[in-house]
Amino acid sequence: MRQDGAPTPDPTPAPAHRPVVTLLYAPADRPGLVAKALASAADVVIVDLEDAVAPAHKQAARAALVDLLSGHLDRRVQVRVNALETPWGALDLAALAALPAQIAVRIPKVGSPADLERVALAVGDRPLHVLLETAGGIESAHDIARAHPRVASLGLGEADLRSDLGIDDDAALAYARSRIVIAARAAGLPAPSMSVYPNVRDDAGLARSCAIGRSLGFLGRTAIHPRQLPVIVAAFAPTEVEVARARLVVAAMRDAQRAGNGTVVLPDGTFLDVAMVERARRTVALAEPTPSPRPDLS
Ligand SMILES: CC(C)(COP(=O)(O)OP(=O)(O)OC[C@H]1O[C@@H](n2cnc3c(N)ncnc32)[C@H](O)[C@@H]1OP(=O)(O)O)[C@@H](O)C(=O)NCCC(=O)NCCSC(=O)C[C@H](O)C(=O)O
Ligand SMILES: [Mg+2]
Repeated sequence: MRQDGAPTPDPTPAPAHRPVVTLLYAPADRPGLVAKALASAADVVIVDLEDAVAPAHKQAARAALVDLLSGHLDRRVQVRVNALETPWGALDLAALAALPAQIAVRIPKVGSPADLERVALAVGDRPLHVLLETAGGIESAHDIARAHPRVASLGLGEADLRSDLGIDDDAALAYARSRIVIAARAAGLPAPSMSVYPNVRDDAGLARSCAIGRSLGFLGRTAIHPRQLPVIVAAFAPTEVEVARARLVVAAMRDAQRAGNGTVVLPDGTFLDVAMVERARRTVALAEPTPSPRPDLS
């Protein structure tokens, strides 16, 4: 309670929406897959113009965007364009102009802040979702994350990074994974989603890989097949015990602050401060039912 009698404002307001946990790719040259992705339970649909579309289909895929996406303004959608260095990148960016403003752009193979700036200039006010998939991109992760105010997320492209570095072993990705997580959080961005898991039949392997990513600070994952979605949701869902504990933490801090205290000690002796409450809030938000869509946050 403040001295004027008004309740103490909560210093860590709850997030306004459920965090993004699942993102499903569908190639823009396969309208059936895009329609199914839009009808799926994925939090975000990524319509791909890049590596899932063969060069011979690039033009048709780009031309199909408006039809594919009309009538889906209730969905969070990103369009992954080709890199500007390719013959298709500039044409893809120009095609975005015909799409509603809340449709975001996913930018592959960003290697430097300058790469990002060039795309940002071409796409108006759209949110920018940045993929780092090269050694240069990983090294510049922090500068790229802060290069433009419309950067909405960082992501790692592990297939391209493996190719760039000539590595197969998952353990060799640990540095890049952690670097992305830290760069994103240091820039005030959400925890990144993991890269795709390439085997669409290996649910157990996907679950194990998600557990590693979760332990490194990732939240959620991009998918290439709808059957991967429930595996990802389960892997990143907090347990009932974690949710109950998080609710207790949030309530304890709220009560402490109403009583004019900035810190509190739980009955089991755990000392709480604001940072711990913020983490508890994120856990509670993950457990809550999906709210109304927020296409502006795509
Ligand atoms: C991988 C696929 C080509 C497999 O397709 P298909 O053989 O048709 O799969 P199934 O027969 O098992 O499909 C079963 C049903 O599910 C639907 N389906 C399949 N995939 C999708 C999807 N992505 N979205 C929506 N619906 C989907 C099928 O239509 C079947 O439906 P039904 O007939 O009604 O039963 C295919 O899954 C695919 O193309 N996936 C997307 C690939 C993609 O976009 N890749 C690009 C992103 S990954 C990347 O780029 C790597 C990254 O950049 C990096 O560097 O790491
Ligand atoms: Mg890639």
